[in-house]
Amino acid sequence: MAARIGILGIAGRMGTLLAEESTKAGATVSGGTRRSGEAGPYRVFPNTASLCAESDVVIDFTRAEAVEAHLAAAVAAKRPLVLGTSGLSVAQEAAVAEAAKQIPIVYAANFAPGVNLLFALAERMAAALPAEQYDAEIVEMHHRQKVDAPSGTAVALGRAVARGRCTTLEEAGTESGRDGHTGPRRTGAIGFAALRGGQVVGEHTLLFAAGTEQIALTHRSFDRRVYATGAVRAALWLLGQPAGLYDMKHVLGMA
Ligand SMILES: NC(=O)C1=CN([C@@H]2O[C@H](COP(=O)(O)OP(=O)(O)OC[C@H]3O[C@@H](n4cnc5c(N)ncnc54)[C@H](OP(=O)(O)O)[C@@H]3O)[C@@H](O)[C@H]2O)C=CC1
Ligand SMILES: O=C(O)C1=N[C@H](C(=O)O)C[C@H](O)C1
Repeated sequence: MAARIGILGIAGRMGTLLAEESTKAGATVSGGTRRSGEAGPYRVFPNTASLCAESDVVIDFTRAEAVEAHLAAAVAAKRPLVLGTSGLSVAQEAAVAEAAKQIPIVYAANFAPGVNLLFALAERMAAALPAEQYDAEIVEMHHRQKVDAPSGTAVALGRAVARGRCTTLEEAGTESGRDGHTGPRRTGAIGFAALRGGQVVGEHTLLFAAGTEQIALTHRSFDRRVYATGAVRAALWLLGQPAGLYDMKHVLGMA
């Protein structure tokens, strides 16, 4: 029998594509949740619990404030969860880790394969380039509707740089949204700049800037379907996994 995929926020930008990509992958869309908007031909469930009950795996690309309730429902129903929602607080990320002790979860900042390669490259480059000489700056641009900044992908890139430097983002320190009399840049800090405008799907550039040279790595998504294809792949992969916290590198065999 085809796997039944449930989609939280099925009427959203990602929700719509997740439903299409699930069908293309040979799965059945059990339906989804929505508060407003068109769910297309799909069944709309009144809450997450009833969606989980009729799904083998659930995908969440919604809003950070909804994540804890979605985790609780998935745990209660013992359903694997693919989580793509960005902008989670420290407490919300802790709730993800806690839930993953009971169900398998893929939580990924970005489901595009190229971005996951970028994470690996960022870590290697940061390990090779001394933090005292090479300032790491991350610039991202997204569509005007995006509600969180910096993007989840930018934060994940920052974490990869910190890992390469054998530290954490918190220890390294960040400089975000500089404005006014900021003083000089702190050595070793990781910088973030977020641009918003138009319908840019997603662009991320990681810069290592030194006194006499600069290296830049850029990823551009031309179509957000790339995230939907990756998330559906993760959902099908999760069906065979024990409880645990996974990300896209596990799904892609890059771990
Ligand atoms: N990890 C990745 O690769 C990617 C992650 N994302 C992330 O996915 C999320 C969604 O993005 P996008 O599809 O563009 O956003 P949209 O605003 O288009 O869709 C969000 C969906 O979430 C639902 N929603 C909003 N608030 C709540 C709530 N409190 N409880 C339940 N459902 C809610 C909305 O429902 P309704 O329409 O009924 O209001 C809507 O269907 C964002 O966090 C984004 O950053 C996006 C792309 C890739
Ligand atoms: O909101 C988006 O659109 C995206 N969000 C994710 C993020 O915050 O990194 C992934 C991608 O960049 C698109």
